[in-house]
Amino acid sequence: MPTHKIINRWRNLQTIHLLLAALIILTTVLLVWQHFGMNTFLRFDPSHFKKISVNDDREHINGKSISRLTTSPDFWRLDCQLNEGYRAPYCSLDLDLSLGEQGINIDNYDQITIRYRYPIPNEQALLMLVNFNPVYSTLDDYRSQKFNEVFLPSTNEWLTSHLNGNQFNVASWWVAYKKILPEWTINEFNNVREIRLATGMYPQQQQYQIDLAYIELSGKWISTHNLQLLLLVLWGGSAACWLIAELRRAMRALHRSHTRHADLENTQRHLKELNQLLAERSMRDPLTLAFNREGLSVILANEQPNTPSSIIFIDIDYFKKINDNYGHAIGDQVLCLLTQHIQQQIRPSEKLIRLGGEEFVLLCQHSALAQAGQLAEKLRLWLFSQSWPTGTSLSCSFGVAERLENESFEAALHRADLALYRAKTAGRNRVEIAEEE
Ligand SMILES: Nc1nc2c(ncn2[C@@H]2O[C@H](COP(=O)(O)OP(=O)(O)OP(=O)(O)O)[C@@H](O)[C@H]2O)c(=O)[nH]1
Repeated sequence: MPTHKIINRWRNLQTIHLLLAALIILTTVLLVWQHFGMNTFLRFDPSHFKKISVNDDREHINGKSISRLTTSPDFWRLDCQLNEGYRAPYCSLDLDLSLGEQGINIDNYDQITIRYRYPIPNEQALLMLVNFNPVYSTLDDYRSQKFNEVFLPSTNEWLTSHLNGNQFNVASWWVAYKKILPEWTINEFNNVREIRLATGMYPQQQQYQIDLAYIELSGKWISTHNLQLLLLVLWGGSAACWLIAELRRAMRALHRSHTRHADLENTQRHLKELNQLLAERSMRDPLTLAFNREGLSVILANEQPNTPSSIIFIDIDYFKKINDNYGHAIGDQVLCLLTQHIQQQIRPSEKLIRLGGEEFVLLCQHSALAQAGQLAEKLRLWLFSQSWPTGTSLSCSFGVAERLENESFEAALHRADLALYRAKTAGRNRVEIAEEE
């Protein structure tokens, strides 16, 4: 594996390790901190809380109980003369937590601590958390709020009691009064507008006293449930980010591999084309671009067997004189022009080959002797009628031979050469047909 890939892989591993280490440290710190710290308190006592009042049943029909509040630096005292009259006589100490409809969300706290004294033997005080919910509560009806209550035992001495939400029940009189659906008869503490400490359920007609030192709500900035959620999101989010990064890396690698593959294919195609071009060039005469002897071998190798074919041997008359009189360069031009003129007159299946010097052979596949002879005559007239760089007309002599059955190309060429020789000796600028030997 190349060094840069090893380094990249090591870097990736390092990133994952760092991420994992950071997550583990963060998780541990948060869990330990949440367990031993992150505490939050809300305390109601005489030195910090002033919105306290006492209440009794005189606001109800026949209510005759009389309550009185005394505030000392260390506690509030409710003195209550409970009198018969209202069907459920009571006195209460009320802590007003409200701001309009808004109260306190006690769900954010884990524990309610109350320090109180209730020196009435065989009696129970009633601690109520009065919750407002616009679904069933209205501001003009105090009893439309939900009363979550718990009974506290009587005590001659100060007693500190720790409570949690599960210990509260919704007051049965409230359920009966509201005639509410069962789903609303469970505890609710998300909007507590008042904490009420009241005389108990079946009070006697006598003097009551309730002392309250404080009520304290305690909990964590982040609850265990919320912390679990937070950690879940943190781990899940990190895993998702890592997966996306890995996916993107894989996509990039795939893209690079595709690009490399396409580049390789391009290079391969280019090389193939170059190869074809070189092969083509090697079959051509560089001056005239007619086929050369190499090209002739390839053409013969690819020839279809048992099909008629003829050879026309073409030789420029008195070419030496052109070179001598007009120079070698003009001679070259004449050779190129001659090739172009012949190419214009032949079919794709007929191949022009320069054997050397001013000697050309036209290989006429699929042509019998008569057709080849006609073609030679046509070419003779055509070339003779063209204009040339010498400013004079140019004549050629032609020897035509048809390849006999099982006759080699060389043998047929030889017969065509003999026919050409006859054309030359007979005065040039003519076509001679080869004789069978
Ligand atoms: N310019 C040029 N001349 C060439 C080339 N190859 C051969 N020759 C010349 O072609 C001439 C051929 O002359 P000869 O074989 O005597 O034939 P000729 O003059 O055409 O006379 P006949 O064939 O008898 O009509 C020679 O002078 C060669 O130098 C070439 O590539 N370019």
